[in-house]
Amino acid sequence: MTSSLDTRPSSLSYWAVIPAAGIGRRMGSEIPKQYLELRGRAIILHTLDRLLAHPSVNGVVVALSRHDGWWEHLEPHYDKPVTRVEGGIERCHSVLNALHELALHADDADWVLVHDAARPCLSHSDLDKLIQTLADDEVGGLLGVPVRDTMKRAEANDRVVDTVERENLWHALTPQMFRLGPLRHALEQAIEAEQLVTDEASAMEHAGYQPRLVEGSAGNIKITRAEDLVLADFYLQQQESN
Ligand SMILES: Nc1ccn([C@@H]2O[C@H](COP(=O)(O)OP(=O)(O)OP(=O)(O)O)[C@@H](O)[C@H]2O)c(=O)n1
Ligand SMILES: C[C@](O)(CO)[C@H](O)COP(=O)(O)O
Repeated sequence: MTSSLDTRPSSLSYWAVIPAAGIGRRMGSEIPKQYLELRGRAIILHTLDRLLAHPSVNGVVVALSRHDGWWEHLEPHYDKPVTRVEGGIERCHSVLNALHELALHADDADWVLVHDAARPCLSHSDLDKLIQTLADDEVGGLLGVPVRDTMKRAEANDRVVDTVERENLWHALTPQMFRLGPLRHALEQAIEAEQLVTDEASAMEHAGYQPRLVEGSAGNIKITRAEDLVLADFYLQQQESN
């Protein structure tokens, strides 16, 4: 099905990690959302296409559910190594499992780009901007989009309790790009502290780092609910026609 990551790179490399072990509960579809098709191709393959198309990315580790019965029917063909690992209960566990696999073959100083399988609309320009901007950064960082709307915090009864200052408030996207060693240790520490972080930057922040935000396109949406499919199809169509 896939080759393993059997080559230790001679120079610093970039590896992709794709957390794809979710069940897509909020999507409410009969199959996990990463296997729904957009423009005739499974969402997860659109995502892999984008990461593996970048010349700096050496290979990818995909974290899949133990119960995943769809991957083997995709038979993706790439000229770069695609390795499968078992995902975990939460996204952070899936990512950490992928990092442990990567650590068998890559250097601690190598860059890792963690990108949601559910974000197929990542543009090449955004991925390249992230890689170029952070290539010499001491910490790493993530794609993000500054908040445009006024933000409210509510109580459980949906009553507003606060208006959140939106100055310097960003939406965190993916890829999130950090060096393998520090990210693996930060995630291990976060999980050990029962901080089940929802993104890699949170783990790095808990470890005392300040990740850098790199502005990306708002079109890099995470397909979460059914209505997101129409928007994602539009963005993919726009990319095809460019
Ligand atoms: N235990 C988990 C949970 C999520 N993910 C992945 O993390 C990404 C972002 O998570 P989300 O959008 O929340 O996906 P799901 O968890 O599948 O969605 P839901 O919360 O609606 O079930 C997705 O590509 C998902 O497959 C994962 O690898 N392992
Ligand atoms: C990583 C992420 O996509 C950044 O916005 C987000 O945190 C994933 O959260 P989810 O609850 O797993 O969708």
